[in-house]
Formats: sequence, structure tokens, C-alpha cells
Amino acid sequence: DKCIREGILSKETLAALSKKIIPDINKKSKGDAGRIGVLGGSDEYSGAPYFGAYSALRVGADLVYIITSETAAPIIKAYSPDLIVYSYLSKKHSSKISEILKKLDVVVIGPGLGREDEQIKLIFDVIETCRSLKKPIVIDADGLYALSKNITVLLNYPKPGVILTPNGREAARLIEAINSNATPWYNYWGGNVSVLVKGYEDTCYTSETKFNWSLFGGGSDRRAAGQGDILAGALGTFYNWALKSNLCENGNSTQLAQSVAIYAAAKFTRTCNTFAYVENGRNMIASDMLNKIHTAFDELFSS
Ligand SMILES: NC(=O)C1=CN([C@@H]2O[C@H](COP(=O)(O)OP(=O)(O)OC[C@H]3O[C@@H](n4cnc5c(N)ncnc54)[C@H](OP(=O)(O)O)[C@@H]3O)[C@@H](O)[C@H]2O)[C@@H](O)CC1
Ligand SMILES: Nc1ncnc2c1ncn2[C@@H]1O[C@H](COP(=O)(O)OP(=O)(O)OP(=O)(O)O)[C@@H](O)[C@H]1O
Repeated sequence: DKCIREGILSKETLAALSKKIIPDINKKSKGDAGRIGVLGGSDEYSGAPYFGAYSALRVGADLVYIITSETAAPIIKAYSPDLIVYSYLSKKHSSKISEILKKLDVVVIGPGLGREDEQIKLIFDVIETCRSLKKPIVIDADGLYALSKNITVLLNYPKPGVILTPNGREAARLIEAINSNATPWYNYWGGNVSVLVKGYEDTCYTSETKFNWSLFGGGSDRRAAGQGDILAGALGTFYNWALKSNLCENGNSTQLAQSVAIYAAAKFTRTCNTFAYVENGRNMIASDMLNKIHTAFDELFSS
């Protein structure tokens, strides 16, 4: 198919494929547009999992579940009646977590998780369960910190794979933990793990060089906390949609689906930022971006 043989995915192709993954809204049942889980939140951070989950829901998933700490759960529930919030993010609830994981389309791990040993170990167990269930995962924030403490936990993760979304600092931590030049660092975990390195330029690395790209422009200089959480949640929804789309006849590939989903989420986050910045200038905060999701979505994905 043309978009696979082309060699390099042009920005125009990526934009067209991002539109193609948006599912039809007619005659659907609840759940058809996705069930996304966000695992994160802690005593310190209740905002991060909220931003991620709200973004996944507003972008278009039908059901979004947060699995969080007992302390963060009531706070997040009070932020939003639209989210389903479980207070099971502890070892004693492992079996309940596994039951929830089974019904999810994509699992987003990390926003606001914190760095307590107990939570980090729990995340390793969650990743192992996701591996056995062949669940696609997005790992961000403290999920990436956990990964850097047990870098092999994702080795040879099966299809439909994993997307990592480090900022520059988090990428540096992963590179240090890999500590090998055997392959480019972003291919360390095998063919089904792709990476978005965020920053002034967003760069997507997959195991298929032809699906890699970088993006800059749009957005703003305002770096208010929480923008990465918005991206990770949106990516959960786009990843699910991309995996379920026939992006190229006779050529569906995990790496192409990941590349397109990452492009959609990266572009979408910058567009939310652009619109929020126009209204709020340097006083813009991540919550202002949540209010621009519809405008940004329309701008990028309506046909
Ligand atoms: N509203 C919420 O609930 C939000 C919550 N959030 C959640 O916060 C959690 C932490 O995530 P984050 O990425 O913000 O890590 P952050 O604590 O800044 O630093 C971590 C480490 O990096 C280091 N470090 C820092 N700056 C550095 C530098 N320039 N160059 C080098 N090093 C630097 C720093 O070192 P230190 O400052 O101690 O020397 C520290 O050890 C995460 O769960 C995320 O989801 C966010 O999503 C935002 C919204
Ligand atoms: N210098 C920059 N110029 C423009 N956009 C940027 C810049 N740095 C990051 N971004 C954009 O901001 C968004 C979030 O990336 P960022 O690197 O801030 O994530 P993060 O540090 O994980 O965020 P969080 O505060 O949620 O933890 C992405 O869409 C990214 O493209």
C-alpha cells in the first residue's frame, strides 16, 4: 500500500492517517470507542491522573477508569463525575487491578504515580499482567522512572506493544539505564515498543525507521505542568483507535499504528496549547488546555 511503501511518512500523510483513525460515531454502543485505564496518582499528585483521564475521555473514549491510591481517589472523584475512579493502586488489591486490566483497550501507566518503592514494584507486576493479557500500554512520567529502575521489564513486549512518552530528562534517565550502544536506545526493548521524546521538537521513534518523524511548531513557550499528562491520556484513546483501524490495505502494522497515534496525540496537545495560549497568554495552565479539546479536535480531525 502507498503509505507503507512510500519510505518516509510525510506530514500530509500523517495528518490524513490521523483523521482516518477517528472512528465513526453512528450506531455505536458504549465501549465501542474505547475503554482506557489510567494508573497513577498518589498522596502528592491527584492532578496528573485526572488530566490524563479527562483528556482520554474528552478526545473520545467511552469509558475511562482511573486506578489510583486511596488518598487520591476521593479527590479525583470530586474533580469529575465523568470518570470512574478505583482506589486500588496497592499490592493488596492486585487481583482487583488484574480484573480491571482485562476489560481495558489501552492502559496508561504513570501520571502522578510517585516514586515509592511499593508503587514501583506494583507497576512491574502490572506490566507483567499486561504482557500476559497482550494489552497495549502507554508509559509516562513516574512510570518511566519505574522503567528506568528495571529496564528489562519491557524486553520483547508482544504486539500490540508499548508507547513510551519521555520528556528530555526522562529520556536521559532511560538511556543511562540501558547503558548499551548495541542498538539505538529506543529499539532496546524490541520491535513493538515505540518512543515519543517530547520537547521543543517532538520525535517519534519506532522499530521501523520509515515510520519515524519529528514535529515542531505550534504550541507555545508556556510550560505549565500537566501538559504531558494531557498528551499521555489522549494518546491512550488515539492508540486504541489506530490499532483498530485499517490504516493501510494489506499492511497493518503495530509500528504504523503507533506512529500515527503518537502523531495525532502530539499534534493535538500542541494545538490545545496554541488555543489556550491565545486566550490566556503566559497565564495559561494545563486546565485551560482541557477547555480547548473540542476546538483542537475539530481543527485537526474533522473532515
Ligand atoms: N498537577 C499534577 O498533579 C502534576 C503532577 N505531575 C507528576 O509529578 C511527578 C514528577 O514528574 P516531573 O516530570 O514533574 O518531575 P519533577 O518533580 O519536576 O522532577 C523529577 C526529578 O527530576 C529532577 N529534575 C527536575 N528538573 C530537572 C532539570 N532541569 N534537570 C535535571 N533534573 C531535573 C528532579 O531532581 P531535583 O529537583 O530533586 O534535583 C527530580 O528528581 C510525576 O508523577 C508527574 O506525573 C506532573 O505531571 C505535573 C502535574
Ligand atoms: N520547548 C517546547 N516548545 C514547545 N512545546 C513543547 C516544548 N517542550 C514540551 N513541549 C510540548 O509540551 C507537551 C508536554 O511535553 P512536556 O515535555 O512538557 O511533558 P512533561 O514534562 O511530561 O509534562 P508534565 O508536566 O505533564 O509532566 C508536549 O506536547 C510537547 O510537545
